[in-house]
Amino acid sequence: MSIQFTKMHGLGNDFMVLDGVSQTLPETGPPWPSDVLARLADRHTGVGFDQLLLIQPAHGDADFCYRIFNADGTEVGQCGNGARCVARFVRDKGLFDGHTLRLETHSGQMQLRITDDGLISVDMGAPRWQLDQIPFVAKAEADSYLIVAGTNAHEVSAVGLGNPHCVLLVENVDQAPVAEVGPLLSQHERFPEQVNVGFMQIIDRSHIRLRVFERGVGETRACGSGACAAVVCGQRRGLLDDSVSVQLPGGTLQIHYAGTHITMTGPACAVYDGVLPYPDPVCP
Ligand SMILES: N[C@H](CCC[C@H](N)C(=O)O)C(=O)O
Repeated sequence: MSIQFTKMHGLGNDFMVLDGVSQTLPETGPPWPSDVLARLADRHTGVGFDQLLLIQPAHGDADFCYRIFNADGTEVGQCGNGARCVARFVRDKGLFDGHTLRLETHSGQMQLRITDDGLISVDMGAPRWQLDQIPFVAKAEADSYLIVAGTNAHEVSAVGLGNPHCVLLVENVDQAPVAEVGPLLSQHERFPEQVNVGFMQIIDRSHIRLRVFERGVGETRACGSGACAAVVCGQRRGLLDDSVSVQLPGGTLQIHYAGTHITMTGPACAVYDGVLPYPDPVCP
């Protein structure tokens, strides 16, 4: 018995994609215990990835469901770049030939479409501003909040996209204190489930640059839900228009939000197919 996987990425945010639909996965996992997952995610002891995406048969009226595990082994409810890779995967592997793909995750259902130019457009749903929907601890919902982390106070916006995000404005992303401030905010007590931290530089009303320190991973080369979070937070602060190009270290995503659902459009690439040893996916 062996476990087939595909290594994929969306603008350098990389994934190990496991097909639990056309292959029978062993009882012993996936998903594996978080310490095994973390060794598999490690770029020296395992395959190496930011997130593991496990595709399974849908329970409800979706086409598939997919589970998302961060590099530290924690399971989360949303992954925008990952959703695009799942769409590319099921199309390329012949598991789906329809026009609009419905994917179910722990945080709800999303619809995806493969556009004629090979990009993938994802309906990321509506932003959740209510504090308990993020979740975030504050006296009242606001456009921005002051958070003391370390020896500094930071003005952040906070929003839920099925996973928690906070966004702060910086003059220049190249000099943003991602390594210093990212971990402090990501594990701040006012975010009970921790948070993904976006550092946004506004170029003009339809262009931003963004770096993201991801919960359970660290800084990634791109973050799809982070790009969506940055745009809606910028719009809420009156700084951005409906359609915004988000330039991340790994490339550019197009985000559109005009008050109903957020649409994210971008690429998804398969790198190689591989086989995991069985029954232990990594050396014990
Ligand atoms: N890279 C993903 C985000 C993963 C977020 C994950 N780090 C979390 O803990 O929610 C994306 O493209 O949306």
